[in-house]
Amino acid sequence: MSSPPIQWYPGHIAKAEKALLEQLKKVDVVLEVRDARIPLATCHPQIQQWVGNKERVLVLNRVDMIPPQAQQAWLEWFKTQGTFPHFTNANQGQGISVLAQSAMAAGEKMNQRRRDRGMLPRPVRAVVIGFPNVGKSALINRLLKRRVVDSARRAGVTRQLRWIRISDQLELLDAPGVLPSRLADQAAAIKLAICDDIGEAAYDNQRVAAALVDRLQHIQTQAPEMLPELPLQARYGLELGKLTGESYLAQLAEQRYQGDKERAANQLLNDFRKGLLGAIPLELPPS
Ligand SMILES: Nc1nc2c(ncn2[C@@H]2O[C@H](COP(=O)(O)OP(=O)(O)OP(=O)(O)O)[C@@H](O)[C@H]2O)c(=O)[nH]1
Repeated sequence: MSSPPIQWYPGHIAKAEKALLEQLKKVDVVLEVRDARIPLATCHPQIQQWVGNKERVLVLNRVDMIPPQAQQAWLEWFKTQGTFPHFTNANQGQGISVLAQSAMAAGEKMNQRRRDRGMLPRPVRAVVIGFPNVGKSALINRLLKRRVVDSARRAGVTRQLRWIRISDQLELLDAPGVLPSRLADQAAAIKLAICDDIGEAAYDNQRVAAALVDRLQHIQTQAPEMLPELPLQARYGLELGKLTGESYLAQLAEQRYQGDKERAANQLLNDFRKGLLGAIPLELPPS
């Protein structure tokens, strides 16, 4: 039997979980950031348990990387689940002021509870959490309207935790919390790998690139209106047709890279991750 597509380096997960729980202990409000291309795969199965009864504000970032009709479909689906998702583009700043207001309102709720218990109100403390690379640092910088966190900085650099004031009622931890890997779910892990939201993990690029093409094939069949027209034709001159991911990759390698499937895989993944194939959702709301 072949090995599972995604494997993690031992030790990292326990460390990430410990660091996250330390941060969560210090806050009242949690801004949970997911990748709008994969809102389900970027949900950690233990999040509910970790957040407990703190206020949670849901953010679907990278909204520029999905089409408006997918955004609408997710908005409606999340509402049926009793959650209001905030759609943001942390690069350009869209959706940030509404998000800041929601975070403050969540803080206000928390202070109301304090007053009800006869306690004095105090600035409410919040943290931004999410999987690697979903845009947490970019979002913090936007919320604070200045650059306090290095976007795409090197992971693993430990620093003193600092609180930064967003308003009289709300303070934000300047370092985001990183969710540990989703171990048990390989299907989710492959989507995280496709989107590069997986942090340090070992995987086979060709398998992950083939899985990307298989996802496109699946969405093309289920909901073609959610994809750009002929998403691969425009860039590679080779359309998806009815090809499986594996055979698409082999043909692309043959046509453009002298049969080098690794190069074809890297090209596909890089193009997708940079948005060069267009706005493409890899998940759609369950029906
Ligand atoms: N297109 C697009 N790119 C974004 C968006 N938000 C962040 N990015 C880019 O995505 C990359 C990762 O963003 P970061 O803010 O470093 O993500 P992070 O979650 O803090 O990443 P880690 O430090 O790895 O945990 C950067 O190159 C950002 O410029 C967005 O809304 N749209």
